[in-house]
Amino acid sequence: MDKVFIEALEIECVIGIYDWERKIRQPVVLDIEMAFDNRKPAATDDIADTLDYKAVSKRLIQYVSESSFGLVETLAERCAEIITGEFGVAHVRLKLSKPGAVRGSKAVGVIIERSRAA
Ligand SMILES: Nc1nc2c(c(=O)[nH]1)N=C([C@H](O)[C@@H](O)CO)CN2
Repeated sequence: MDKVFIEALEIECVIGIYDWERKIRQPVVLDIEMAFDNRKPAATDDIADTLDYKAVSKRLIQYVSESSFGLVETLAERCAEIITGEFGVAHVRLKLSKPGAVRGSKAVGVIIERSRAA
């Protein structure tokens, strides 16, 4: 299956389980792969036939920047729900990284794969 992807989308939000984390904003980074049949937009050359990565990015920037979850798991799940539920994506792979959260690591986080509810 073809994919539409969004790589290294960095968004600041409140995220974390510790008291000090509730008082600051930290970056999270999203890497997203969305299943989509790209043959139609390739044939029509029409943005209306695409899975518009700019529209998906704008929606996630709005949602994540206003969010304040404790766990990266929760935020990743909500983002996947937006992608499948609001954009009709049949299958999404989403990596949510929290850079700098663990000293000595480049980033930590989660990778999830979700399919649209039938
Ligand atoms: N699996 C997870 N482990 C941890 C999380 C998390 O969201 N998921 N969060 C933290 C802290 O908030 C940490 O990022 C602060 O440095 C610890 N472990």
